[in-house]
Amino acid sequence: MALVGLVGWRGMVGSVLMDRMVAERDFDLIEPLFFSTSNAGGAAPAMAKNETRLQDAHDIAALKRCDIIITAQGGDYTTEVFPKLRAAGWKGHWVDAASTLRMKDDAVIILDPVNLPVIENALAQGGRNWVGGNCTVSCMLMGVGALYKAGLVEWMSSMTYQAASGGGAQHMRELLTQFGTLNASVRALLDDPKSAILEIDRQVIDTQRGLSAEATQQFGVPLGGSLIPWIDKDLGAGVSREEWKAGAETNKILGIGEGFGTPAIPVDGFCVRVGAMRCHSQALTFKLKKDVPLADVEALIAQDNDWVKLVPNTREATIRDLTPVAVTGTLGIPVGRVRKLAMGPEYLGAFTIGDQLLWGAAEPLRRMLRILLQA
Ligand SMILES: NC(=O)C1=CN([C@@H]2O[C@H](COP(=O)(O)OP(=O)(O)OC[C@H]3O[C@@H](n4cnc5c(N)ncnc54)[C@H](OP(=O)(O)O)[C@@H]3O)[C@@H](O)[C@H]2O)C=CC1
Ligand SMILES: N[C@@H](CC(=O)OP(=O)(O)O)C(=O)O
Repeated sequence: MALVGLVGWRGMVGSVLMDRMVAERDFDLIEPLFFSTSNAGGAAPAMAKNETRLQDAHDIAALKRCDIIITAQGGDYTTEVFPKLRAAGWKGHWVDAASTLRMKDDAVIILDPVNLPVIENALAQGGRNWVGGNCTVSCMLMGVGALYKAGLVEWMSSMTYQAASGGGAQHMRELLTQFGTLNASVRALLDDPKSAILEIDRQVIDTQRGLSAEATQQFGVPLGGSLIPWIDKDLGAGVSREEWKAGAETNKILGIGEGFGTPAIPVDGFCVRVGAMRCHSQALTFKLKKDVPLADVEALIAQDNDWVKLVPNTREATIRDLTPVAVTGTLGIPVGRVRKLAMGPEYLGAFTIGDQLLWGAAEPLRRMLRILLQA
């Protein structure tokens, strides 16, 4: 049985990964070795078999024992440990949720329902570094990857509505705390049906603007009742790192563009943080290479994989099935609002949502483990 090292298993992404591995009985197929950066020697979780103590996640010798290492510990950990481990001669498979290694030439961005051929090709050539994609990009491609696979996309613009969870657990807490503070500040007025809504609004904005540094520590500014149209670092030239990932990672996942000897498909837009909990939503505009009938586009999308769900472009279906509340905790990727846009018959609009902790983070890693176990 393959010895599989698990690092970051108790974090938010790691916990979702563990739940999925239990649900899919992945532990039946492996000997797990649990690591910790904070509690080496402590008790491993219940999924442990023979190795019941937590290993030190910085102990290169312990890591070297593993055939496969899956990490959701974060980018700093990868930056520190991965080069040391490879330098020590470790030849195992490294499966990582962090962005650190994603754009390296010897790393594949894994999203097998979309790019299994790219993964298999890299495996055949001795590839050993496998990195989950950016959550927004992975969820988008799970929904509309069919249009790319069919060679129909001239360019795409994505306008995102990204959940607090993308920042981490503390960001989710901060959002909810802010909602509570806002509600509390106007509770008496809300309880009075005769109170003036503009007075409530005035008090809410006063509260938002008066939030302390502590109450906005994670996002830097209020998110509850607001939004933040910038995610991740400033790359200069007016582009955020999250926006850059959309183009760079979409092309790399599909195996096109720089490094693959084919022209890249332009993908660009704005990434916006909103007050959702853990689902990323995206409004997409495509320029197709030709006028494809809407029914054909819908059929392509609906048949692409087992998780995509075409939502009829009606008000009733949209507000029922195409929301973060409907999608959270599921592997379903609804794609709706599919329609031709006023700019011309090659212009297509769509809206898609994904649970960014599942397809956006944990699930591609879990599925890569299965691929490696079968290889
Ligand atoms: N959040 C997201 O949406 C996404 C995250 N990722 C990647 O995954 C990485 C991990 O993200 P995320 O899971 O959100 O990070 P977390 O902060 O939830 O967990 C990271 C580590 O923090 C340590 N930790 C310290 N205190 C606690 C606690 N109270 N509960 C749980 N863990 C604790 C754990 O390490 P230990 O057990 O060793 O102490 C844990 O593995 C990110 O850095 C990123 O690279 C990728 C895609 C999406
Ligand atoms: N940046 C994403 C979350 C994330 O972890 O992305 P990446 O894996 O590309 O760093 C967000 O904030 O929603």
